[in-house]
Amino acid sequence: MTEPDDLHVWSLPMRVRFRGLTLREGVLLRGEAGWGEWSPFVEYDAAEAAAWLRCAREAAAGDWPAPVRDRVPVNVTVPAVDPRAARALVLAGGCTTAKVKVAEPGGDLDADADRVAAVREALTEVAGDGAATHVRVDANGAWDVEEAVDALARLDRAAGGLEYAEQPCAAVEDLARVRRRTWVPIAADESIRRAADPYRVRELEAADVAVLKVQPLGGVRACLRVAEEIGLPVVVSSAVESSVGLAAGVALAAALPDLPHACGLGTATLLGDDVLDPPARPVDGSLPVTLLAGAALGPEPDALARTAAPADREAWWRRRHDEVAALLDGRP
Ligand SMILES: O=C(O)CCC(=O)c1ccccc1C(=O)O
Ligand SMILES: [Mg+2]
Repeated sequence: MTEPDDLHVWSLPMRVRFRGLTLREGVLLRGEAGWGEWSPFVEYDAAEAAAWLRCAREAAAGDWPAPVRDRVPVNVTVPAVDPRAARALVLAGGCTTAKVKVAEPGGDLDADADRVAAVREALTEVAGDGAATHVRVDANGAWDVEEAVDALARLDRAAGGLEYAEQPCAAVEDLARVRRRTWVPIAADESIRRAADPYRVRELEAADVAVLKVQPLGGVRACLRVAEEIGLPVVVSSAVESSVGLAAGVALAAALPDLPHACGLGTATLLGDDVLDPPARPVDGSLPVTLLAGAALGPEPDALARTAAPADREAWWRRRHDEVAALLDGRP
């Protein structure tokens, strides 16, 4: 059983609705070397949440590989908002790469195209004369093959060229089909982090880029193995963690031998508050690897108090933690 002081249940408001969420909750665990984050989405079952717990324990044990770079370039994440709000997010972020959510329930392709066009325009302003900007989109598996081929042609035009499209269809076989029918490069996310076999992506040549999220894949070292095996350029992305959780993603991105694309680790900006002060917010489009030290130290007392979840949610997370920990440790 974890001692009460070694576990902090946090609850943070989202500044912008994302993935249908207006509130994000999670747990910080304290171990030998510092703090680690466990924040599986509330609807995930114990088996799926167990991989996320391995990631938190690895962080708390201080078991991370040495960084090979000082900074990690990140994208600004643009939820399914109107063009004006999208523009404001991009201008505030200072990033020259943006990831735009598309194909959300209730949305339509016209609105997606307008958002993508507004994002490119704003990125060009951020970058200044002649500097490169990149627009990527994420459909979270919403399209079938025909819809994806048509939508990507349209969005590619609206963007003035897409860097890549993340998970246009749900099934890995469909990703492979779309990839053969579009010039837009394809990235696999759910086909890796929620798949029984992540290497189907490689076998089917279904993607050009592998999106890796540290919590669902069981930690930094597990991700390094996937990166090596899958044979694709990697983009490390967040699960909208607090800054302690984002640090695990930064640890992976900092340790990868090659990092040709910006990572999806700029999401602290989507939260209304954070457990670390200062939070892991990008400056000039990147996160410094020095933030790993602050994440290991964990929250200050006032941040612990400010971010603490209400009593009923704290009790819920503690029960969930005990259940998942028992599963992971093979206890009844
Ligand atoms: O990659 C990013 O820019 C932010 C992270 C992100 O999009 C995300 C966050 C939580 C859950 C799913 C996803 C996703 O990539 O689909
Ligand atoms: Mg994604």
